[in-house]
Amino acid sequence: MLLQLKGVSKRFGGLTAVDNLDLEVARGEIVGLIGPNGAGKTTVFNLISGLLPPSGGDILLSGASLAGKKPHRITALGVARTFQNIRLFNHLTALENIMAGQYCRTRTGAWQAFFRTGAFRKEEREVRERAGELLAMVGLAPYRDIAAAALPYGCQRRLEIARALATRPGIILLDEPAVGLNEAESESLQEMIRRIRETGIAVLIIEHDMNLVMSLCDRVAVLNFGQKIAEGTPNRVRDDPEVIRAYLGREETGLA
Ligand SMILES: Nc1ncnc2c1ncn2[C@@H]1O[C@H](COP(=O)(O)OP(=O)(O)OP(=O)(O)O)[C@@H](O)[C@H]1O
Repeated sequence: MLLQLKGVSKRFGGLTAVDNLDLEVARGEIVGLIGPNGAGKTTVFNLISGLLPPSGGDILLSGASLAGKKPHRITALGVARTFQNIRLFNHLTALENIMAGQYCRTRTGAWQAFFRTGAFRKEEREVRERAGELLAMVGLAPYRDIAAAALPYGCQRRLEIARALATRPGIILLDEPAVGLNEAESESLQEMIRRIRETGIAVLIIEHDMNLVMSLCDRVAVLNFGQKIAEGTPNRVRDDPEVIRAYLGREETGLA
């Protein structure tokens, strides 16, 4: 198994945001993590990517525990992520943003860069080439030299994913990638995520757009108040009475 969460919990003071969660993602699988607002989904991402330490349980990547590892180390081990609110280097071009994503994989150090050694120049060429390939993969080749801040919103979302892919992950965590996209943009995002999976990368995706979840995910896990209340194929989960209750119950109380 590529990613395993075993009895993972996260408490913030008296609040249990994630409660004894078991979750697995296999290589090349697309898994949806859904649930009402405040269910604990983003906290799960923060735990996997090392931004928060779990209060209990363990997270394993290819069988090895990630406990106590810093976020940059977890990225280097093969876990990439995007954020709900886009976090790009605004003044860098699209290409440069992706190049920046690759630095956790480069071999030459700061001194070699300073003296512009042959090894450094060769590596920089490779980084640039690979960044160009990733830009093409997410359909942004025409925007190569445009500053990130000047890109249309939908393109910024794609660029963020491309930058995450630049770290050469085994798994990518996407936090609401379709937020703010129109229908056509959301369609092409789905195609892009399928292409990512075809390269063997696993995808764990938080998404409120149920059409996207239904058509894209192999499997869906549903969180409610930090607990996993259902898991299975999209169709099975959609028809699960407890899932329906979780969503509708919150709607009635104005929490959804
Ligand atoms: N750093 C923190 N300190 C204290 N409480 C937090 C922290 N992060 C999250 N929480 C709380 O934990 C709970 C779960 O939040 P989380 O953001 O993980 O939910 P979510 O399912 O991602 O929601 P949404 O769909 O709105 O993004 C919420 O009650 C939230 O207020």
